[in-house]
Amino acid sequence: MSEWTPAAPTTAGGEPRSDAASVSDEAARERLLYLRGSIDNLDAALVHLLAERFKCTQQVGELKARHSLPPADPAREATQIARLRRLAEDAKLDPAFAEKFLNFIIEEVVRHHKAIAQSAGAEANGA
Ligand SMILES: O=C(O)C(=O)C[C@]1(C(=O)O)C=C[C@@H](O)C=C1
Repeated sequence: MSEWTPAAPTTAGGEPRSDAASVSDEAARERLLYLRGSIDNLDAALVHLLAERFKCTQQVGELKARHSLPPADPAREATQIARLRRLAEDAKLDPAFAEKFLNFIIEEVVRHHKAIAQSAGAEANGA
């Protein structure tokens, strides 16, 4: 099998690229690397923020299970969604995306709450 080699850089007209074009390609590559470094930092921050949020919701789930409170609270969710949509608009983030993102997280939290309630119930029944 023949090995693939990249074509020599040419302009749109097929002329060999000038040095200026190579320099700007190099600058673009550096910029891309720089931006990806920031994206990696932001993704790490998101993971840490989510981990802290789930630590809190774990405690909420345990509290709810101990006091026989329902796992989901639709009124609280509506307040959170309205608030997050306002924050997203101010931050120039698509509010529909912010709502979808929060719903995605809350869905997972409610799933955890139900599991906690179920295992607390099983324990109370001597399991
Ligand atoms: O505040 C609560 O009651 C929670 O259980 C936390 C939380 C959330 O993740 O923000 C999750 C489920 C509820 O429906 C509402 C909010």
